[in-house]
Amino acid sequence: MSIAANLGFPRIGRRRELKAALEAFWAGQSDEAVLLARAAALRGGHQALQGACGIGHIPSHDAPLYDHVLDHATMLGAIPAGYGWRGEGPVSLATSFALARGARGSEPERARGIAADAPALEMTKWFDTNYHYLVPRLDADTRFVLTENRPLALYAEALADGRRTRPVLLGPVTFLLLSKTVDGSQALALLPRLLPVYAEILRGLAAAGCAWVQVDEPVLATDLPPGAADALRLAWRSMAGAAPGLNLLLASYFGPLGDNLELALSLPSAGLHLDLVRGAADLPAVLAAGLPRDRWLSCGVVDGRNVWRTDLRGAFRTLESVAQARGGAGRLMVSPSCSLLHVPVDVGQEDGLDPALKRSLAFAVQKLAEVRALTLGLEQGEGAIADALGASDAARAARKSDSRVSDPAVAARLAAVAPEMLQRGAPYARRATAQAARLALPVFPTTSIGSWPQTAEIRQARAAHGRGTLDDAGYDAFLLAETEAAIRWQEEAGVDVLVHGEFERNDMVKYFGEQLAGYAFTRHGWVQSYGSRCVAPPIIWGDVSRPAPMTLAWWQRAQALTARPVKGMLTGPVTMLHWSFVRDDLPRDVVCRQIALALRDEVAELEAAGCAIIQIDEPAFREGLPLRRAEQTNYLRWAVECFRLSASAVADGTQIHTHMCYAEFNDIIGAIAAMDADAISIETARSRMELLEAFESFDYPNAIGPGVWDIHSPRVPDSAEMTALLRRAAARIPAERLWVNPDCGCKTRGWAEVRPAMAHVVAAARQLRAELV
Ligand SMILES: CN1c2c(nc(N)[nH]c2=O)NC[C@@H]1CNc1ccc(C(=O)N[C@@H](CCC(=O)N[C@@H](CCC(=O)N[C@@H](CCC(=O)O)C(=O)O)C(=O)O)C(=O)O)cc1
Ligand SMILES: N[C@@H](CCS)C(=O)O
Ligand SMILES: [Zn+2]
Repeated sequence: MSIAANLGFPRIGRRRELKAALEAFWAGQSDEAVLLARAAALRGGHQALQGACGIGHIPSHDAPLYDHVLDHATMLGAIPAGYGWRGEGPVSLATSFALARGARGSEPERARGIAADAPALEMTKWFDTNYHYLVPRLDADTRFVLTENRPLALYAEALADGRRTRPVLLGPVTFLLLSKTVDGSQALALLPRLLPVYAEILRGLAAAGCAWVQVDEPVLATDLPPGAADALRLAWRSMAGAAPGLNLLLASYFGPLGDNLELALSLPSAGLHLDLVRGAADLPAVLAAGLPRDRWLSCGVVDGRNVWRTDLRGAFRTLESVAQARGGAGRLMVSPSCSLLHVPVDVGQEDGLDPALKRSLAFAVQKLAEVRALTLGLEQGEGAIADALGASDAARAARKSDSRVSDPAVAARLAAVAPEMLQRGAPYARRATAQAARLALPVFPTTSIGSWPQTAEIRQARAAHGRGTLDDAGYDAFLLAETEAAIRWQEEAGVDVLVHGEFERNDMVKYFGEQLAGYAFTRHGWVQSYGSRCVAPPIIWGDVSRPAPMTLAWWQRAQALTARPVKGMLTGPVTMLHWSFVRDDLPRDVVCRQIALALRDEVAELEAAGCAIIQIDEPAFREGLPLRRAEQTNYLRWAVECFRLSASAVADGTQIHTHMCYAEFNDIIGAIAAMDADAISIETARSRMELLEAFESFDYPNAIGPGVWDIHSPRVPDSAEMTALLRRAAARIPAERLWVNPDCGCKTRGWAEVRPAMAHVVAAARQLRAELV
């Protein structure tokens, strides 16, 4: 028998229902009971939908309110002091949301004993995706306790609805490796304390009649740190022994198991899930190793990370080869390569897409239909799915022959890229002299990262413009008024290098995608980024070029309002690539070079218009780093080249900035230096400048703006706190190469926070200037 299975469904809802429910609750417009009921209805609906798609193994415990890693931390009692949890029993929503978002000092929080200044847990990228998880905070004394068997409760909830689901658990070793210890102790050393809690969860599920549990250990797709292999052996022996009747599916994804394959095969699981899209290289070895017939093999042949329709015939051939090697289709599961969290819900609701493109796409619902068709083919033979295979072939052929996909002019430009196009005219020191003469900035110059608050008013105006109820002139006048007010306010606040505020942008990637040829965008293609925040990645489906200037007019209008320099503001090629759904018929580096050439033209035009400082944001530069060290050098080489291709057309006296947030810099500091931006602003406030260590020990040669204000929190630090951070920075980096700025853009903050915080940023810079003389 073969089974159609899913590893996880998008949680946010086809119309972002979960976002609406959460934000209404946080705004005090609904209560806990309403929030929980809306979330339950949504996950029930999603499970019913998966059932209707023909999925046999439907996941449960895959739809957290905020984040699945946070849910595991609270379920396992890994909750730091100060968040109002008393050491036993279920964890309140107030505690969970304080961990997720930081305490607000609200009445319900005070009533539960949550400290008014309890900060949010650190947030970081989930492997190489644009999804952010909350980092559990542990120390050598952490004791785990099962606060509530939530997988069991959710299994029972679905059962009451007539569905037998497959609960999903984050594996104990991956959980520990994703956590952070605050005392420098080894998280893996906590495993013996953690395993009894996992055993309790599994026993509870077995007693309830649950047949399968999916245990995710995606660390198996990475270079394992010392001790991890032994930890995995210990953990899986313990889990398999805890509830012998329960089938555990070991799931890894996002890349091949590679040198961890033997280890994965040796772990005692009833089944093994393989990502056969990114990890197709594993397949021959798995088949040669002869996974015992009594174990299930879950074949992740449908891409859970991209939106293209599956080459159904190719996937079917792969499945047939697996079935043949195993002597039949028995004990095979067909599934997406990973959770569908990373794709939108349903392409069916996209009414604005080009019809030919739409036929080439598959979002979550369509992907599950593909899984179902492939399973049917395995069960009943190719003839049973002839129509589906034919439709897939036709869609592929149509995409291949679509004359709009290839642009010979783009190919010709790319072929003509010469090494000198990747090189600034003079080395940094000479450029710095020319720029100092041109800009005449004070020491410790102040600036911001680009965006000012995207208020409800701005989003509403944009929505009204989209609906046609606000005409072009009205929308334009509104944006200009916002920009002018922001310029006046920055002048009054005493900021040295101004930004126009990015009011006209819906998103830093989508905004550019909408203006570039080769890109398409969706109406409802939302993907969760963190908590209730979503992004709608544009889709790169053809060769990319720039039909017209993209940012020039807004920069010109802003600069015309002030004598101070206004930064040009662009999203860099590497980030444009990573935060888009990328075509799968060209290598990613080629697509990135196309984007870089388009941006190069924009940079040149900004410069020609008199722009003296151009910022090219690359917050996703680190995120794109391959999970395996062996592949990183090649990625960093072309990523650096693409940035330089976009940035190098300017004269020595024009200053190029870049910006990165959410980054661990240690392993990419050489590449950051090779990007050769004149200045880089980075997120350092949360780590209290610890992240500067990489720049100091590398002797980073160019200028740096270490963030002095953590814009991810509503808390406004006073200027003394920022001054203290700046002093720490000045102890590491020479004063003449330091800028003063927040951690990142302020689009998610309100003006009530931004105005005082920026005043404190300016005051801190002035204090440091005074201390210098
Ligand atoms: C810097 N970050 C970004 C990442 N990825 C990106 N692609 N972009 C980023 O900026 N990854 C890492 C981080 C993640 N951080 C964030 C921060 C904030 C958000 C966020 O606020 N997202 C918004 C949606 C943003 C957007 O596209 N807005 C559009 C559409 C607004 C909208 O929802 N309109 C409604 C109608 C509204 C009305 O009628 O009033 C609709 O279309 O239905 C816009 O402004 O026009 C969010 O809402 O979650 C994301 C990642
Ligand atoms: N310029 C962008 C960068 C965000 S990473 C902003 O300020 O929002
Ligand atoms: Zn940023």
